[in-house]
Amino acid sequence: MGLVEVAGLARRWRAEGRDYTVAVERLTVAPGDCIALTGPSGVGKSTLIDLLALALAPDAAERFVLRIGGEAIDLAALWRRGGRGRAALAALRARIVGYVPQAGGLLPYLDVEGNIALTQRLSGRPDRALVRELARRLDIGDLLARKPATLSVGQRQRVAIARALAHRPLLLLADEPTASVDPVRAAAILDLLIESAAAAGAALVVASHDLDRLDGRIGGRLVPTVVADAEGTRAVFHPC
Ligand SMILES: Nc1ncnc2c1ncn2[C@@H]1O[C@H](COP(=O)(O)OP(=O)(O)OP(=O)(O)O)[C@@H](O)[C@H]1O
Repeated sequence: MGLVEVAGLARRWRAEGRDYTVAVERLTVAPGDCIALTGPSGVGKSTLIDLLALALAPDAAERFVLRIGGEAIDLAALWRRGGRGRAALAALRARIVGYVPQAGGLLPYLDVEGNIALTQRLSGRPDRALVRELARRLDIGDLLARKPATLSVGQRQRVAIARALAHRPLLLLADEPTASVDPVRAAAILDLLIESAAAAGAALVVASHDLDRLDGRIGGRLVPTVVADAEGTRAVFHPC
């Protein structure tokens, strides 16, 4: 049984009079899974990660279910419900999802420690020792009092990774988490993501161009098939 079960999930973008649709026909993400999302730039990896992160409303969702604590939560119905549904989705996102966005997304007015602890605050699970442990493992332990503006892009990305792990999420989503770091750090970051997800029994979905580094350490891959016609372009992700 899956943590997240998806069928017919799609998001449509419209630009310059043409539709671009990102879709998944069928996907089950089970606890402990480690899935790589691959494909060329612009194909739809971030869109799919945002859909799974409950951060982006789908245009279609035949089935979009989250199973936690013996309960099946109908995410598609929550998206359809409007304001109250969105509030419930935000609460679920805070509790369940750890998200490493492509651009870091740190809050500029919080120091590194405050940024890492943010997911713990939002989910009501403070754990200062874990904040410090993650910072140590990501080699940002001496930056805890600094503001994001004073950090390098790679350092910011490591803070974003610590923040995504700090509340022990069940679903860990990472969008190009190694894009701004050197090869040694890239390997360490992927190790940390994979180990942390495994230790927590969480599922990990990671979008990456860095397949060489991921190969052998992932349980499955999602790749897109792209079809274009007069109406627009459709990128459908499927397991391979
Ligand atoms: N807000 C938006 N408005 C219009 N089109 C968008 C929007 N966001 C994304 N798109 C389009 O959707 C497609 C998928 O974008 P997405 O960012 O998901 O791709 P990606 O695979 O993550 O790319 P990259 O690897 O470069 O980050 C792109 O063609 C993009 O132009």
